[in-house]
Amino acid sequence: MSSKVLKYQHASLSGQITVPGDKSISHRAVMFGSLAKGKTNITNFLAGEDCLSTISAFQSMGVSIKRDENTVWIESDGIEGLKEPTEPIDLGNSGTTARLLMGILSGLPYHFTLFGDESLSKRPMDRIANPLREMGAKIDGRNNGRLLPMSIRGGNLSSIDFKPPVKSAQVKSGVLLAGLFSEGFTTVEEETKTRDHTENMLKAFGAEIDVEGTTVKIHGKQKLHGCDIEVPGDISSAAFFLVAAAITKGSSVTVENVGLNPTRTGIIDVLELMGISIEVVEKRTIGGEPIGDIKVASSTPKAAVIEGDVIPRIIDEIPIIALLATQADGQTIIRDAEELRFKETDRIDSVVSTLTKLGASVKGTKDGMIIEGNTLLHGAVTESFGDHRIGMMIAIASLLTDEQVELHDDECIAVSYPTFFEDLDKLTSIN
Ligand SMILES: O=C(O)C1=C[C@@H](OP(=O)(O)O)[C@@H](O)[C@H](O)C1
Ligand SMILES: C=C(OP(=O)(O)O)C(=O)O
Repeated sequence: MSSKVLKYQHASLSGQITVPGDKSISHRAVMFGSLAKGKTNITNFLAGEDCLSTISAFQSMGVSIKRDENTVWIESDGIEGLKEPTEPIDLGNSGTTARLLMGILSGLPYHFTLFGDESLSKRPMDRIANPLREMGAKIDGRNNGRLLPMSIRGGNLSSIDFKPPVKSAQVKSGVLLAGLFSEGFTTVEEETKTRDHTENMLKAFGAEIDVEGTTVKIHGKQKLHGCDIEVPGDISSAAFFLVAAAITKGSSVTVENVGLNPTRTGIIDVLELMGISIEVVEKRTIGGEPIGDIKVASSTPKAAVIEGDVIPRIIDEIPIIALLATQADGQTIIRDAEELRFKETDRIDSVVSTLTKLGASVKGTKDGMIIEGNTLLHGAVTESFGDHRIGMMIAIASLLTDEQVELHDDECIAVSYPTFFEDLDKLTSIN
């Protein structure tokens, strides 16, 4: 396990960067390109470890996928061309690969074994396995069929009308993808709209899919056709630098070509709510997804109550928002975010223990946190707990103290942002 001494003591950030491609969109582009007949070219693909797990899963089913840095070329014979893998499929650390792939594999008349790393092996899979079982897939696994490793025997699915018991785009997407293999129509009715990249991208691949409010309806037995996908910059990665610029003196940062899909832009709403100086310039639409530039400058953050429908729109940004809250002018409360307990770590516990170690005053609640503002952070020996977003939060926290911050297990950052430290060095002018 590698460690890093963070050397950013009170640095300010300035300049422009582009962040790597969106993780959610990169996963889906590989999956749908593999299901589609013909050629799919993906540009600005995120070469993070999670998305590489998705690529190797489809390669193990015989799909031709070639990659050069951030471009991916897929050539597929479509669903009929997929083969039964000879080996178990390694999902690595990726919840998105696990849940969406389970939906796809449930539609195929083969047997699959799936496993993941230590973190993924603890994350709940019953949320997706249960509706897929209802559709006819035979799924079993550890802990009464709830946890990886799991086995799937797919084929002969029937459609369902499903109301997810959790607010999860992964669950919605897994069921919609299984619906693609079923007879008739499958509907997913969400309580709160979650990220809709599956719906948008399936349309780009030629599928008929109806969206009305928070209900999505997919027509079964459709064929997808290969297409070109340009992946927008990942707003969840950009969030680390947007917050970094807001909380360090004399900073001004522009992140260019960021995805601005409204189901993902909760971070912009929260930064505005907390009084951060932010400017968003929308530029164009690529593959049904709006993109633009976001500029943030040093600000005096205001405390806020963050709850309700915004939570699914900031779910991966909450660790860095918690750090922002330690610098606000009062107490910030985050509620309705129990889903944080089911991520790479229990992100309520890992954020609370890490920020506490760094000198902040934070209390975990059942579904969120209470964070005191105006805190002076200090040095500490910290660890990511193998969670990329905790690792990046610690790196940004180290900008706020002159003392030494040591980060153990920094490598996991490559799950979603392999060039994170290069970009941080560029913005702080440390080479
Ligand atoms: O669909 C997706 O691409 C994702 C959905 C979210 O997970 P949940 O669906 O579990 O909320 C998010 O946390 C994850 O990083 C990516
Ligand atoms: C939760 C995350 O990803 P996943 O669920 O795909 O592992 C994340 O990237 O923060």
